Amino acid sequence: MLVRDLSETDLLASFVPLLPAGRATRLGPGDDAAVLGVAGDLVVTTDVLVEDRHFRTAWSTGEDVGWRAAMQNLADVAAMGAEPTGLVVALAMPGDTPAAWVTDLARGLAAACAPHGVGVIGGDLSGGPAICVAVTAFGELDGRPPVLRSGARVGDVVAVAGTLGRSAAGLALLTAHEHDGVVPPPGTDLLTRTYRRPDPPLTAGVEAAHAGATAMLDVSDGLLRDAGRIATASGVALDLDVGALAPDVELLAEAAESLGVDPLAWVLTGGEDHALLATFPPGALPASFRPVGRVGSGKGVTLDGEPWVGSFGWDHFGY
Ligand SMILES: Nc1ncnc2c1ncn2[C@@H]1O[C@H](COP(=O)(O)OP(=O)(O)OP(=O)(O)O)[C@@H](O)[C@H]1O
Ligand SMILES: Cc1ncc(C[n+]2csc(CCOP(=O)(O)O)c2C)c(N)n1
Ligand SMILES: [Mg+2]
Ligand SMILES: [Mg+2]
Ligand SMILES: [Mg+2]
Repeated sequence: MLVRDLSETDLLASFVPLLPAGRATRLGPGDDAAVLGVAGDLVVTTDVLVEDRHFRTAWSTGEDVGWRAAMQNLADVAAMGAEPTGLVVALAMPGDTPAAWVTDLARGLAAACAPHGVGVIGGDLSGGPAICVAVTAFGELDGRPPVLRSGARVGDVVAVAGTLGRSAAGLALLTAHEHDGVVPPPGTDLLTRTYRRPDPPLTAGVEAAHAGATAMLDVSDGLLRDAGRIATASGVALDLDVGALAPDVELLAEAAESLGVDPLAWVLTGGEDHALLATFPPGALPASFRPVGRVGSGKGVTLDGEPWVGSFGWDHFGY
């Protein structure tokens, strides 16, 4: 059965009952808008996933895409030091999309959101030339100030919660398999799984806020590029310690060898694991974070004091 064999109403009837209610939901899907209970300041973010740009249906199930669409947005909420409460999902797709792909998408959204008490409270459906999943997520700060990109101070420690480079490695393995028949080495399922279903450390965002993080973001475009965003916003320089990234690099070594590439490049420039990158005053690191560098005066990002020559990470349009 394809979506063009169903009416919008039929499709919604198959999709909506699969969505989680959420702890802050006052009114879920079914009316012109949803209602979310909000006690204080509301955190809002949106990110879109586009077929063949962010995922391929040959590599990712509807459930994978639903999971990832939710997680990349929940990670942005967490990166503000907030707790996610709800999201809305706008879905456009061609008529020949299998109806089961859409219900799988709902299952993936639910799997990502339900454990965090996050409701999927509404959305929109449209036909379109490719599958496009746009999520808007909401979160609450519970009286805390948001953790911005602009608060890093000279002398702070740069720290990471979560994984780096695994999604990029997984994508490279899937691409090499599809185009060149390269068989992924055993044990690399973890990497393709991170590409399909990133698992960002969502609760570490609030932990970082409580611990006094001075700046934070989620690494979506690559460690160097996103560290550069903190550096620019804060008017400081970030120096990363390559030795501290060795465990991340080591985990990718076998996959990198099978493809003849440098695993450090995945760690430095691969986004989409949605690790949290934050800065803390010395001694303030919570247990979920590990130190990877220092904040200094100046601008830009260096590695052991040296500039990185090579790609800086993902950009949709340019360099
Ligand atoms: N179309 C837009 N209109 C208004 N603001 C935008 C638009 N696109 C991006 N922004 C804003 O620009 C800032 C950076 O956006 P960006 O999407 O790079 O952040 P991100 O979601 O953390 O990264 P990523 O998209 O790689 O996950 C955000 O504050 C975002 O709201
Ligand atoms: C099929 C396929 N090709 C390439 C990529 C790589 N990719 C796409 S967007 C992005 C950065 C974050 O984007 P955004 O800023 O839109 O969240 C990256 C690393 C992928 N995931 N899937
Ligand atoms: Mg974005
Ligand atoms: Mg972000
Ligand atoms: Mg994002």
